[in-house]
Amino acid sequence: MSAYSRSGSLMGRTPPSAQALRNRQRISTWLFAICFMLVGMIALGGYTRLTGSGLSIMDWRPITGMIPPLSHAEWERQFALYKTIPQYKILHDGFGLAGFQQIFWAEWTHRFWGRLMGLVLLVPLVWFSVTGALDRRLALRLVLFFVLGGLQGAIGWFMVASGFNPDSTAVAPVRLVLHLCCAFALYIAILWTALSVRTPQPAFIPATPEVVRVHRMVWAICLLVGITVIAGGFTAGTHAGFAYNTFPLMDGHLIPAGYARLHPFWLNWFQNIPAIQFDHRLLATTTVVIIGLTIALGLRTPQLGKPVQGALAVLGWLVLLQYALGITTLLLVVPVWAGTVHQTCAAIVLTAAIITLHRLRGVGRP
Ligand code: HEM
Repeated sequence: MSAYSRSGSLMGRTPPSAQALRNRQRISTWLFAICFMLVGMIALGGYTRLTGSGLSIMDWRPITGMIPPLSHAEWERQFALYKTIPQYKILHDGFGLAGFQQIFWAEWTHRFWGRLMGLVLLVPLVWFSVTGALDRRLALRLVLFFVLGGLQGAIGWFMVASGFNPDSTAVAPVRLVLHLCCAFALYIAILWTALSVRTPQPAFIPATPEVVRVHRMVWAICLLVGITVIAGGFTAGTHAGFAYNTFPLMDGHLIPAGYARLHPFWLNWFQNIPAIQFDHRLLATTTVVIIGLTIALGLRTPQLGKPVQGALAVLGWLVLLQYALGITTLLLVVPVWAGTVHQTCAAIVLTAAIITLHRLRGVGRP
């Protein structure tokens, strides 16, 4: 019996067999484990970026790159390669082999974790398919996730390669944002699939005007969190967190002077540090306010049921924590620990928003 099908006893009206229930449990647990690993990957990515380690491995060998240098000669070869790029001369000149090894291990662990995730996806996928626990549709979807995971590795390399350009000490912000967005998009897709395998039948929620309004607001929250994450990517990518380290004012103004310095105007959102940082603050504040309003409405709407109200409450606490972490990161001028935790917590806030949305699938669906 397959664990995830639109027809048949699992998703239909007849009760699923005990074996089908067991399969559903095993498959969703496996997919949740991958989600957990993905959050770990986002944290490792943040640490790698914030410690300036991302450019330390200068070749792209998807399979053999799993083996780190095993001899002194190989370490020297890798270090000699690194010495040729501008980042070494501008940021790390003279930090020696021990310093190089430190940044190398951060980047190596990030890449190794990605490969490990590929295996954790592929091996059970083959096993569950061969034993008939997975139906074709779900198997194909998971194969697609595997391919997209590989593509994310290639995008990572595309991002890293931009850091080798003359005079550059970091990767191109647009490529960093692309890498971050793809990681979050893949994460959302796997999380949604895991949740749907675990609870294929949404609980019915009557479509009263209040319920419909909350549903729309939760959609808006997911979108807003996503856009705030993108703005966070530009804040990180342009090192905007190292300027204007005060809150709520920026250099004594609510809206920083020089917000619209560049022409055409839209260029400011991607290249102008005061505008980038201000936009991130504004989007984060809007997100908090909308979540607050949704909670206020949601708690007065008993038809939503306890699971949705509970998810909304958790989302509220998490976004407050994330907001506080953002301010801490800014006021302390981006220490590695704060930047890493802030980036990781963004994934956790998004998780809570997606879980809330998933629990609302039954609106108007008896
Ligand atoms: C809903 C709330 C928020 C979300 C979802 C969010 C999300 C993010 C994300 C995902 C990043 C990192 C992107 C990357 O590494 O590529 C980031 C960076 C940053 N955020 Fe936020 N943020 C929020 C609130 C805030 C607030 C309120 C502040 C401060 C006022 C803030 C300040 C920063 C700073 C300074 C960085 C750059 C840190 C670095 O260079 O690593 N954030 N944000």
